[in-house]
Amino acid sequence: MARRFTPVSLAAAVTLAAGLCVTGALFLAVAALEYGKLTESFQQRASLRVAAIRRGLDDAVEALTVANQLFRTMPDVTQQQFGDFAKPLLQRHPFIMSLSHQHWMTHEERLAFEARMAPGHPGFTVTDLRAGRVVPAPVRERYLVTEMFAPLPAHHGSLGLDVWPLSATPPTAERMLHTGKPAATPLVSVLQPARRDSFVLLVPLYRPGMPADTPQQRRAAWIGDTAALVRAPHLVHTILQDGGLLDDPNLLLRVYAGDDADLVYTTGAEADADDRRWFEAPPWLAFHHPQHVAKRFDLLGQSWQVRVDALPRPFLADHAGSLIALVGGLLFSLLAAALVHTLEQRSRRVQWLVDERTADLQRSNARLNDDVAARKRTERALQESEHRFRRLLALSSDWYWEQDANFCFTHITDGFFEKAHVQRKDYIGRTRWQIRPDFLESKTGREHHALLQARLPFAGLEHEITGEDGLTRWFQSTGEPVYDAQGDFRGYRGTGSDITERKLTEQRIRHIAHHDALTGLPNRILLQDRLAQAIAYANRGGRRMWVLLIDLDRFKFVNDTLGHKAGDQLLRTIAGRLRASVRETDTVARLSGDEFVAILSEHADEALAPDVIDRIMAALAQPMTLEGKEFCVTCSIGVAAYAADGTPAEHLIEHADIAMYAAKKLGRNRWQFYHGAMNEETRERLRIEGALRNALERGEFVLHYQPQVDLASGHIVGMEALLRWRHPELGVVPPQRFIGLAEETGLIVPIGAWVLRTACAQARAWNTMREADGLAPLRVAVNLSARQFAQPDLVASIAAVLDGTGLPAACLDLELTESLFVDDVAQAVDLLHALKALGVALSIDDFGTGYSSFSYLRTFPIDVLKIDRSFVADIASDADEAAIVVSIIALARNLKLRVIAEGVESTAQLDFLRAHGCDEMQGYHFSRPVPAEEFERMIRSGHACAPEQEPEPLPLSA
Ligand SMILES: Nc1nc2c(ncn2[C@@H]2O[C@H](COP(=O)(O)O[C@H]3[C@@H](O)[C@H](n4cnc5c(=O)[nH]c(N)nc54)O[C@@H]3COP(=O)(O)O)[C@@H](O)[C@H]2O)c(=O)[nH]1
Repeated sequence: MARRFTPVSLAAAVTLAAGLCVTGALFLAVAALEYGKLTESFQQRASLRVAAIRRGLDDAVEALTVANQLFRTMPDVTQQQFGDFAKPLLQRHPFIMSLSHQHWMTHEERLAFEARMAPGHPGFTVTDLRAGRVVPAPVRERYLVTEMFAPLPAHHGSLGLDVWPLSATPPTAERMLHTGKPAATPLVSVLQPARRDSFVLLVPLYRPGMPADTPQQRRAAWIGDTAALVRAPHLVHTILQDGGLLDDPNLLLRVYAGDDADLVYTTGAEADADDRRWFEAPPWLAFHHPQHVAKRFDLLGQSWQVRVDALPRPFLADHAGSLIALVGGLLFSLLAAALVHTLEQRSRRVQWLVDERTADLQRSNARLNDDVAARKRTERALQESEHRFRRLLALSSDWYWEQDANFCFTHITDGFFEKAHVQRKDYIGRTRWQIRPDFLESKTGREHHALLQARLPFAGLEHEITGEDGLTRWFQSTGEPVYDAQGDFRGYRGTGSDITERKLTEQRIRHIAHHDALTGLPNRILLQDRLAQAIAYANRGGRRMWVLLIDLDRFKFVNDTLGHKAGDQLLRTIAGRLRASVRETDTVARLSGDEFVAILSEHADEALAPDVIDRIMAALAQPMTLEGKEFCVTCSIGVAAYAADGTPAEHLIEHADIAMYAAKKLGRNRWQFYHGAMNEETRERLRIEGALRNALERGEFVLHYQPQVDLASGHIVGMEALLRWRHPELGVVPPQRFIGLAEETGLIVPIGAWVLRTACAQARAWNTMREADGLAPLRVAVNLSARQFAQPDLVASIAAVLDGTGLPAACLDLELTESLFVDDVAQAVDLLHALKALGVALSIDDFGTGYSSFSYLRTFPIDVLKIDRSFVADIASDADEAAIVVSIIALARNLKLRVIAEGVESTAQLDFLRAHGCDEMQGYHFSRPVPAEEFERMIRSGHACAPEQEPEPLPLSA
């Protein structure tokens, strides 16, 4: 939790605010007291000064009144008397500049006065003041003339001055007479013309004995007055000075007089105290408290005003108490707030620490609770998992096992013992290799042991166990190492499952993959394996072993004659007899078709092999019943002896095969050991095969044509196209040596196509030629091999050749052997019909040597039967052969087929055939197969070439 403190706590702020409030209140209270005291003091001092001024003015009037008494009490006062009387008055009241006596006189009295003054003042005359200059007064009805004046020497020129013309005099006199009291003039200028700061006080004088109670009486009785010239500033200053009231620097005293309120006196330099006001604020709050006292009063008919203002003072002078209270209060408030803040902060820090600790404790507690809850969940999950695991184990076919650090089983679930039919006590506390001592002898066991030593997991460990019920079962284990919390190895744990079913299935699959489905014998794959084992065994013991390649003689005939089912039965019977003819340790395998291989090993006695072989041949030669008929099957056997004839292991079967061919060549139903010379033939065969692959594109093939002659007319009616291979090194290779090879390799398909195209083109050319000569067209017979017959585009390709060469379909005769039909009769029928639909003729070649089922002759759209030359050869000498030929001719007649005999070499044969109604013949008697040019010459001349014209085919080894 973040530790946060506010800059100023609330309590401190409240304390500060309270302190400031109290301080403010205290400050205001003290300031109010100070203000009250100041106000009172000011009022006192101001009033004192105003009263002093009023009293001084009254004193001035009193002094004048005293002077006026002199004239009332003495009938004839002289100037000397007046001077003497005035002198102490003037000394006592220095603000009175002069005292004078003025007489209200008529002109006669002026004259009398002038006369009276003349002795002491020659040329004395009553005067006026005009423009500040004293001039003789003109004659007037009345004069108010200054008769006496004090102090005399200083104001001697004032005697005789008529003051009545002065503007202030008449109204003042009138007021005086009206009120019957002394009167004062407005302010006048005396010393300085521009400054009106003086006034004159007048006290009336009445004629003695006359009443003066009313204004009329007083005007009637008025004879003059006593006047005092007073200088107002002087007057006021004297009054204040005498009263000791000039030493207060904080007061501004100003005195105004007259209707115009002329300032006649001021104590300060400031002209206006109001200018000192610093700011507009409550007077008690301001540093300066602007106070004034103004008193207006009347002095002998003139208005006077005295104004006293308090001058500004330093704040401290009057507010030290409030200021101390303010500063003290502020300091106290701040200190109190700081103290409260400090206490608050400390309290908060303590609270924060407490909260922190509390939160830590709560978090720890929560974590603890979480941990406990998580642990409980984990335990529950574990229990559930354990339960599920046990349920799964119970439900599944698998089991669980554990081993300790020494790989001894410590725990195996029940499933294992139920499956394996073994006892728990035989497993718990023991290792795998203690249970099965031979475990570590196997490669699998050693690899497993190495994995355990390396503490590595393992998977798919397969092992077999023979249970107490005597059955052997297969199991599979998967495991991983177990470590404790400290990382120490504790053993292994894992699961196991019964894989017996899978193993059996695999065995079955392997068996199928390695065995021939028809006979159950090992197939070519397993044969190789067994052969390797036998070779290894022979190598280990320095023993001999023999490989027999067994080929059935004339199996094709049986198969073609009786069909596949019979053929299969025959092969199964042969397989059983072979198996029974050898020892258990020997191997008998089916290589292909009617070829079998036997491996005879572990025969210590070398001489034993021929016995075994003879036994095999004898067993196979036993009659067997197929399709209700009894058959005898012979075989030809080739034998390769390992470590005897120098055959390398990988060529054993090949050499046995060569030897088997050799046996066949020797006349079948015999066996032959392989020897080195046989290998040469095989190599030659391979050489031819290699050359055959290039022969077509190198143009090494040519066609020879053998005429087919109509026996009735003796004319050539057709020819059979026969393939010849002119090899640059081997010379002319006979078809017997390469047609079979071309069949095996599939090369017969392109070669056959070339033959068909060439033969058709040639026939078309000859027929064109013959047509020009008015001769009948010739038919060309072309042999079709089994591979060609199986080509899906056979019909289309023949049609294309006919179309391409322009040969009419009726001129093409396709020669087929019976073996082509036996595999799939229905398909063969369809195909023959399709070919027939093209318009070509179909011949059965070598008729009588194969299946020779007369029934198919009805089904198949056959046109010609060609009697095999093996029957023709002996017709003249062998009654049986002759009977067969006669039967074939009769059959053809019945089926309305053309019949042609091949291999006719003699006139006797020719005669026999002609005598029995054979349609056509082909044979050396008429012509051997010849090149095209020769054949062309033959058909042009109508003569056949001599039988010796065609050289005999060269032997392969040539
Ligand atoms: N699929 C193909 N097979 C072909 C082709 N060319 C030939 N062959 C087949 O090769 C076999 C051997 O043929 P060949 O050596 O040409 O022998 C033929 C004749 O020379 C021979 N013959 C003819 N008259 C006589 C005779 O009076 N005596 C005697 N000993 N032999 C004679 O017979 C062979 C013709 O036989 P066939 O075809 O059955 O009519 C052979 O089987 C050819 O079929 C080919 O292009 N394609």
